[in-house]
Amino acid sequence: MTTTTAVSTGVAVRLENVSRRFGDLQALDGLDLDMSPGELVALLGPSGCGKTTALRILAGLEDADSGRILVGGKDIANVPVNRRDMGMVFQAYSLFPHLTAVENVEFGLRLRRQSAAARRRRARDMLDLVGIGTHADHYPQQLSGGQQQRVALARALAIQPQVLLLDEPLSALDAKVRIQLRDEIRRIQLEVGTTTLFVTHDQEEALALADRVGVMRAGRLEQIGSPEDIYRSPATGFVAEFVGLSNRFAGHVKDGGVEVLDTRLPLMNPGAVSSGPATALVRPESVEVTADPAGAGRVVAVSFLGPLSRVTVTLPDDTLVVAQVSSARLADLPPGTAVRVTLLPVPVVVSAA
Ligand SMILES: Nc1ncnc2c1ncn2[C@@H]1O[C@H](COP(=O)(O)OP(=O)(O)OP(=O)(O)O)[C@@H](O)[C@H]1O
Repeated sequence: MTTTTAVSTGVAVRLENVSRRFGDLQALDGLDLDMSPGELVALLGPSGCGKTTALRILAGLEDADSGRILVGGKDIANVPVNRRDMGMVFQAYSLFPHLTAVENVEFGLRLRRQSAAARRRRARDMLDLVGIGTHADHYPQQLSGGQQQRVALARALAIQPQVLLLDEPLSALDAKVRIQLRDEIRRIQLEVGTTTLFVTHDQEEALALADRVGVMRAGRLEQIGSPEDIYRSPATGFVAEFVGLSNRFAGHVKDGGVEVLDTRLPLMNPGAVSSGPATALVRPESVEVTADPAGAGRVVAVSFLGPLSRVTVTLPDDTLVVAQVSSARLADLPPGTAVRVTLLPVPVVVSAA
């Protein structure tokens, strides 16, 4: 989806060289992260890379061993959780079962000195904002998972937090609701303009939602950038493989390029391998397959995915190559077809073979 961003300049949140160890395990290892006011940053990475720990340290639910956490320029190390002014939504629905939707939202407002009527009004406004105003008097067990997460979001936003923290808030929902709510979260976040950290292991979710995606590996940021940067210009092999699908080809690096399948491709990360054998990571959309009786490849599988589909081809050395093709061309490429495989001369990421 297309989004307009409400990000302004300056730093709203800064994690500076933050480390945290659990026993022998270094969960965070000198993590640095800056977030601009109004920005939505998604932390993306494999299980165990430290995403949740980073979020919990920012929330004050976990202490850092070292490093600094600044919100609005102030070090918040000694500020307890309930005074950090952060709204949180977690994966598991965390609503009170004995309170209605509107009472759940009001609950977070109790600590604020407001009249009961003002609290009720604000809670109802928040439920309207998240599109569930008509369910204000329902109890959690009368609501679907997606509706419960909307209430949790309304509750997190009701206090007008400085920072919104979302930890896998969509992962318990089924695919269709997940996409709907994902788009809604972005709409609402742009509307309220709250600086937001969104933790997920789902790359599509991160790319679709975020102003910037931070890819984490082993307790630090491997790369942070716009969704397009992360996808089109991955800084390392890890990012290229973790975000999106890549073909792995044996190639040879020489004079600042890599030779793959008789094509010379420019390098995205020229420093990674100076010369010699290397693995080149090539996106399916950079692979072209053409039916050709003299071609060395054979189509082995076809996956219809809507307007664009995937065709898997095997080469004589048993390399499997996945290409993205327009679905209109599938009729010419049934399994068994002999094909020629060519690569578009776009920059690729290489790693040592
Ligand atoms: N309280 C704890 N005690 C011991 N180990 C912990 C604790 N919290 C986290 N860890 C470990 O620290 C590492 C980082 O955990 P964290 O939950 O931050 O990862 P994550 O990237 O969010 O992963 P996931 O997507 O699986 O939640 C993991 O190996 C985890 O087992």
